[in-house]
Formats: sequence, C-alpha cells, structure tokens
Amino acid sequence: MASVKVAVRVRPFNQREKDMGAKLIVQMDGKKTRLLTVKNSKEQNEGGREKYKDFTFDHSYWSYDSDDKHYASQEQVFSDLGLDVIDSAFEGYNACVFAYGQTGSGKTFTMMGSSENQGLIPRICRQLFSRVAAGKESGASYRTEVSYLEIYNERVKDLLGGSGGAGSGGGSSHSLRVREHPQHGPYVQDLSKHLVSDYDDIQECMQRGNQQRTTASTAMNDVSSRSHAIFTVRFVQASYLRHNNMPSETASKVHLVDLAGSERADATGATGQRLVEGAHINKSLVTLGSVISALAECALPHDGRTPKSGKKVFIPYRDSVLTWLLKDSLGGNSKTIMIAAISPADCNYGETLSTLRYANRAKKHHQQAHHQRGPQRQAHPRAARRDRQVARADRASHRPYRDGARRSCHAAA
Ligand SMILES: Nc1ncnc2c1ncn2[C@@H]1O[C@H](COP(=O)(O)OP(=O)(O)OP(=O)(O)O)[C@@H](O)[C@H]1O
Repeated sequence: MASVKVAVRVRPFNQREKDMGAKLIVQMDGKKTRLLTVKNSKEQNEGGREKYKDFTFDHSYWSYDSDDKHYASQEQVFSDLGLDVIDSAFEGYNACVFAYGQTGSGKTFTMMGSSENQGLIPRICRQLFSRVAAGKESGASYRTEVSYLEIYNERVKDLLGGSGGAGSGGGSSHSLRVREHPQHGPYVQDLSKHLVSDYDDIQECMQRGNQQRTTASTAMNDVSSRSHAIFTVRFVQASYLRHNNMPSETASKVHLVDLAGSERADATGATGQRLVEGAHINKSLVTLGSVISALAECALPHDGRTPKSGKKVFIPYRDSVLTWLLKDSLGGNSKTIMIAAISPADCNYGETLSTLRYANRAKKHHQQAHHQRGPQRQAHPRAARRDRQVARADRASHRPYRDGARRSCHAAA
C-alpha cells in the first residue's frame, strides 16, 4: 500500500452513558490518544500495573465536547483527510476511506453526518464538483459515475437499484453476484451506475441509498447500521497535454465506506438474527484487519505479493466480500484512510482498546510502507514477536461469541 493514514475520533457521551454515570477514559494530546485503564479490566486482573495505554496516530480527533477549544469539527476532519482523497482522485489514484469502530461510536456521523452537520462523504463530493467546475474552465472534461451498495450477511444489495437508474438491475434484495474481471478485478454484476453532473445529483443518490440501508435498533445504538455500505465514485478526466497537445485521460475510483459496528454479542445483547449479522460483520472486519496486516509484510507494495524475506505472502482478499470489493484500493498505489471511532466511556473500555489496537496495526503498515521507500531495515525479531502477539489479541477480541466477563454499557444499564 502506498499510503495509509490512520485517525482516531472520540465522540461525546451518549444518553445511555450519561444515565449510568460513565467516566471519561480517553485523553488526547496532539497526535497521541491515551486510554486510561479501567478497574476490573483484564490488564488489572492479571496484576499489570499499567494505568493507561498510549497510541499515536496521524490524527487524534477530540470531538468529546463541542465547547472545548480543541473540539475537532466535521470541517477539520474533512480538511485533514478529505482533501487528500480529492487530490489523489485528480492525480488518477484510487482511494478508500473507511470508518471502523464499535456500534454507536460515531462512524456514520463521521462518514455521512447529518444535513446540518455533513460528514466526509458529502463534503468530498461537494469539493470534487467544485474542482471539476474549475477544471472545465481550463478546457478539461469529466465523467463522474456513482454506485452505492450494501454488504449484509456477505450478500450484496444495490442501494440505488430500485427506482430504475441507468443500468439498474439489482432490485431491492441482497442477491447481486460478485465476479472477477480478468483485467479490472472484482466487480458486482448488475450493480447500477449513475452518471452525475453536479453535487445535487450525487446528493440525491446518497439520500436515496441511505434510505435503503439495513439498520436496526441494538442495545448500543437506536439506529445501528447492520451492514457495510460502499459509496463508490468513478472519475474520468480528459484533457490535452500542454507540451504536445496530445489527448490524455486519467481514471480513478474512490470508495467511501461506512462499516458496520465491530460489536461483540455480549456487548450488544444480540440474539437470533442480530447474532447471525454479528458473526458476518466480525468475520469481514477480521479479514479487513488481516488484509491490512498481510500487506504490511510485503516489501514491494506495487505487486503486493513479494515480502522482504522473498517468500510469498498470502493476502486474504477473497475471505470476505468487503475486502474482495475493496481490493483495488487497499494495495498498489492507492491512498487509504482509516478513521477509528471510539466511545469516551469506561463501560466501553474493552471495545475501545480493541479498536485502538486494530487502528495501530494499520498504522504499522503505514510506517513500513514508508520505510520500504528508504533504506532497507531489518525487523528486530522481538518486535516481530510483539506484532504477532498484538495480532493474536486483536483477532481474539473480535470473536463474536465470546463469553466476555467484561462489563458493557448494555449489561450495566
Ligand atoms: N463526533 C460526534 N459529535 C456529536 N455526536 C456524535 C459524534 N459521533 C457520533 N455522534 C452521535 O452518536 C450517535 C451514534 O453515532 P453513529 O450512528 O454515527 O454511530 P455508528 O458508529 O455509525 O453506529 P452503528 O455502527 O451502529 O451504525 C449518533 O446519534 C450521532 O449523532
């Protein structure tokens, strides 16, 4: 992977957390996020004396209190992360932005936001079209298409397929097939693509798609997204090269992903259908983590297969529909941005720690990718062992059916 940025964002207390008198256990200072260890947590039970855990990311966004002078607004998140995505698209690179975190931690708020407080997706789209307008004035021409799909229980639904857009054929069920094109890689057969010419067009697609998403009320969130949603913007720009007046065309693809919550069954009080959903959600999130971690082992990111040691690294893209469809923007020259959304409350300590560890793994990938361009470095065997331990802990913390003894907001409420 050529470039990965990892950010973490903490939201305000929700009503449930306030009602139960939750304590604030997250602190941020610059790029650093500190998680205070909670009494009765595994670390304390095992006799560890650690009072906190520190993590450093590209950005640590403090959105706990809107009156605080350090409050990170939607605008700030966009200017740090969204503008990068637009630059990449105009340079012809693919990009992928995804929000990861437990249910109710603020993923949808960060990615989509509300009509008064728009998130990254609408802001990126708006900015894209203002750059297009400027480019048109200097003679370039553009073609922008969007598609919007949802992955629910490993099945794909076209969120824009219902009301007859161009090429619409998906209908409203989760029945689309994922196939592989010999040159262009994985794609969804019969997914509708919609030509958009301005921000209003794209907004209409977003709104229509959002209404089709599968949500449910869980103990952690009244309107919980139970699926992964991928909003894809395909962007082609055509212009004439200045020095020889030859026509040139660049194509890029931006995937904007709102992941389903990384919840565990014990934390959300899930049974029946919710439990099945949870198992699928967890499997694909674990696979996403494994893909990112496997990419980290590759010494040559441009082919994504040859590690430093010379032995082939298997990247398990195919293990979930999510990673399979994001393949073209999780490796190669693409730009990937991960936003880890966390709760500020002590009752969510376990989930928050697991989210921060997950984000930390992606960050290691990022650091390695940069090292690869510079002088060769040998990984210290102890560091490699520690990485494997963290990866194991990470996988364990995402098992859906654990009989967790940890206190959760739900259990305590
Ligand atoms: N940074 C923030 N500032 C203010 N409110 C926020 C923030 N982040 C989240 N919230 C609020 O918290 C609630 C839950 O957020 P959201 O729906 O984005 O969670 P989610 O992680 O997408 O959950 P799920 O995975 O269940 O869909 C919402 O009411 C949202 O408005």
